Amino acid sequence: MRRVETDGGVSTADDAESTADPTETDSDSEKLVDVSSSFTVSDDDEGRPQAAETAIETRDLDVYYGDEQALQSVSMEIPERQVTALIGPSGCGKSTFLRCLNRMNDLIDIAHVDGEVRFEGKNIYDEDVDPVALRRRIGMVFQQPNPFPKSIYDNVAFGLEVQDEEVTDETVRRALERAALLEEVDGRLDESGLELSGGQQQRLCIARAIAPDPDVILMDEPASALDPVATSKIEDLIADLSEEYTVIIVTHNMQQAARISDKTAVFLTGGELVEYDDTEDIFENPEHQRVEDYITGKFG
Ligand SMILES: Nc1ncnc2c1ncn2[C@@H]1O[C@H](COP(=O)(O)OP(=O)(O)OP(=O)(O)O)[C@@H](O)[C@H]1O
Repeated sequence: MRRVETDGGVSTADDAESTADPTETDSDSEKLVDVSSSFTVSDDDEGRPQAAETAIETRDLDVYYGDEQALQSVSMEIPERQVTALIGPSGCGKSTFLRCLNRMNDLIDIAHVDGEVRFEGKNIYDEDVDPVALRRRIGMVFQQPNPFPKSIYDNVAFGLEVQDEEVTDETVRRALERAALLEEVDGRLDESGLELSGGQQQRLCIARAIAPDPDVILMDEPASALDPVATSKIEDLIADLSEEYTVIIVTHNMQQAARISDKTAVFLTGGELVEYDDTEDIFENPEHQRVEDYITGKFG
């Protein structure tokens, strides 16, 4: 059984769009979650795996930028500790949806969200939810690797510091190890993060994001700026991470979605979630003609 701690957390690993402002207090963090909640994934009496618990559920989610509607009544249940891919043509609302899940859209003045995003039995858009505390539990990794101009060690330490968590060599090394980077950088943790390759930089950003041990990691096209070898390493890493974390990933790359995800959500133009199912079913036997057309490259 995995007990969900109320003070676990994550940085968004993005200074420009920082969701983990160190100047904001965490005094409201206990308001964020139902402390009695816990998630269990177990076998039933006959040893069959039970369906995964839901990590995040959206209900009738609408998003507007000014008068423009970017998401239309999106309802979906995202399973815990699996990889869920969000795919669809450019401008269909994938990133908008992802940003709703840890209230990053709050940072966009003209964005307006209706509906609910439920995390641990609570609507994260309720007035008493502290978005900074929320983002400690639901972290984010962005398209462009964005390490700070600091040492490898300090980049990871930052992920802990902004969450008011203790920085120790052990926690930093553990995060680097979980991000499959430690072996490559051991012995030179005092070197600049900017001197790493693109793929290593992205794994450093992932280490920074997971250092405070979040529950959910949101990834917005994390490999799109990387070469095939680096992409493959990130894909392997995502598979490993999903044993411990719920991973939700936006990708333009359908083969990537097919390779790494358990569930796939297909958004089509206008911010409509057209189909959401097991990845195998989406790619091999989609219900909707529009989805089949998209998957087979007839449009998008
Ligand atoms: N900050 C913003 N201000 C105004 N409109 C926005 C903003 N961000 C997104 N939009 C609009 O919302 C719609 C959905 O955009 P979004 O970026 O979520 O789509 P996407 O599927 O992630 O696209 P892409 O694959 O090209 O990144 C688009 O019409 C886009 O122009």
